Amino acid sequence: MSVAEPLIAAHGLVKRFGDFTAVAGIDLEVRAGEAFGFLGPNGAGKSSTMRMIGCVSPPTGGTLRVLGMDPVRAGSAIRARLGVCPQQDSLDPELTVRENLIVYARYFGIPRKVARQRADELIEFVQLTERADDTVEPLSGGMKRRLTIARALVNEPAIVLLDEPTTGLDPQARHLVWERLFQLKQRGVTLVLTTHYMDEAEQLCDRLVVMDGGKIVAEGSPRQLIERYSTREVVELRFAEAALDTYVGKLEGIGERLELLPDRILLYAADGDLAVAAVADRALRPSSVLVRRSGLEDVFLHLTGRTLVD
Ligand SMILES: Nc1ncnc2c1ncn2[C@@H]1O[C@H](COP(=O)(O)OP(=O)(O)OP(=O)(O)O)[C@@H](O)[C@H]1O
Repeated sequence: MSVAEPLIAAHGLVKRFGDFTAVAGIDLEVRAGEAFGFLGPNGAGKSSTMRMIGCVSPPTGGTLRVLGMDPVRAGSAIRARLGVCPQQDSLDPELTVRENLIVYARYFGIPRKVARQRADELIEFVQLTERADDTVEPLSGGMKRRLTIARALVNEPAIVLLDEPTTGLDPQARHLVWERLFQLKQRGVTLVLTTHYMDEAEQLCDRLVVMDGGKIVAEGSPRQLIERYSTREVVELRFAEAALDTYVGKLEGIGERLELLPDRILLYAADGDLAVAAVADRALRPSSVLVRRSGLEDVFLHLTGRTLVD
């Protein structure tokens, strides 16, 4: 594999389950040292793509190269160099934190002495030193997720695949996971993750693809996507007096674009305060007004007409 070759390259990649197409011909490249994200709602095809990259689900069509190899022919050679953090935790609840790592390391044929040392380093890295000799069962969801991340690092992988690394965690636990992933990124580890959280994608990903219905609908850095598909600011308006849709016509021409959601209207404008002044000039009286910066949620809404998280 040459230095310039991407670590992961997919062209026209397809995954079908019977008549159902979960991944409908996607192209992507992930380069060494990148944190690359798949952002999309449930059912978008993110996990199906990750499973193909992880060599546990063969592609139905197109081409896929991982670390310069073909996942169908060289699955075990690729898997030896991948770290996988699956959506559902698959830790052994009866073993201790340390034992989980050592047993996993042994699958990779790592000598016991090296495995022990690496386990201790990784336990420290994910801040579980105090729980190293406790069984996994009673650990919190966030601790289990951090241990799963540690486990994914046991074989010193070239790429770490993380399927929804913080789904189901409370905000504090999510931040701890983000912190550790950010550190990995700084160490130059290539991260590939799926998420349906925009804040996660914005925090962690250098580059991402937005997926919907098995297709990639946009690709770029979070900043590029926001610049390309949204305005700098957004005004969120709520009205108490009449049905929201009656305001749509009255707001016409303010800002660049408008989205009608069930509970609010979003006005897209370069300058939110100017848009708010224009709303006031038309004698409209919103019950609440919020001016904020555009985010990936706005990108997704623009591209698909839907919100990412219902
Ligand atoms: N083994 C399977 N057999 C049949 N259909 C499947 C199978 N695996 C996934 N699908 C379907 O493929 C579609 C894409 O699923 P996938 O899990 O890839 O989506 P996702 O974007 O990862 O969503 P989630 O966040 O729910 O994991 C879904 O409609 C799902 O029901």
